[in-house]
Amino acid sequence: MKKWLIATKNKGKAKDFKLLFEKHGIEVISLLDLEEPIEDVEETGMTFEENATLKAETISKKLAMPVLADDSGLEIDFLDGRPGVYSARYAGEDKNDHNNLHKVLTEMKRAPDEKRTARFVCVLAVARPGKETITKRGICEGTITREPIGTNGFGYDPIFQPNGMTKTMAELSPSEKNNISHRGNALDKLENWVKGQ
Ligand SMILES: O=P(O)(O)OP(=O)(O)OP(=O)(O)OC[C@H]1O[C@@H](n2cnc3c(O)ncnc32)[C@H](O)[C@@H]1O
Ligand SMILES: [Mg+2]
Repeated sequence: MKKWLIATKNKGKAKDFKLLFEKHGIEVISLLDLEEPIEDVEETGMTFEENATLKAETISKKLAMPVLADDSGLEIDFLDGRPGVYSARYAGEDKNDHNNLHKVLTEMKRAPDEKRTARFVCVLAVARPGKETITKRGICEGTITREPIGTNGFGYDPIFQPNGMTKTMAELSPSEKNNISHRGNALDKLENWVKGQ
């Protein structure tokens, strides 16, 4: 079976990718599966594209192999697009999902129902030694709930209700999430490239 390295240390993302790549007959490993620990890549970019490229190219150069990276986050209109590229560390450097989503809920307390629109964004970058890096962006539109609901998924899933659904992302099964998610959507746009692998 073909194997792809995903330059992430996020267990939730790694799980999403495992399932997403299964149907292409590709096995996925993440930085968490490597024997030699790899230093975190500093995410100094101002955009998801910059950060995804930074992660993919740094790890690809280090290991001299093709690498896919994911930079993603939640953009909330009422908060002028925050937490955006700062989604992982919104409530502090320890990247705590629970604290992050509660910070968002507190900031959204005064937001009326019609002003709770938001979107998940995912940018995938494929870096290969000696070749130009490819990036693709996927989005999933929805609204922010008033309390966390559901236990599946990770990050902000319990407070995000995708448009056209009565459930939060954390109430969906892993494959239901992948069918509509920003990550699934970004990977669809890479499909032709994936098929050529
Ligand atoms: O950089 P890597 O190692 O991949 O892991 P990370 O968690 O730091 O990942 P990002 O820098 O891309 O930050 C993305 C954050 O956005 C949130 N997020 C991204 N995709 C999500 C999803 O599918 N469901 C819920 N939250 C998500 C979640 O809090 C992530 O920590
Ligand atoms: Mg990160």
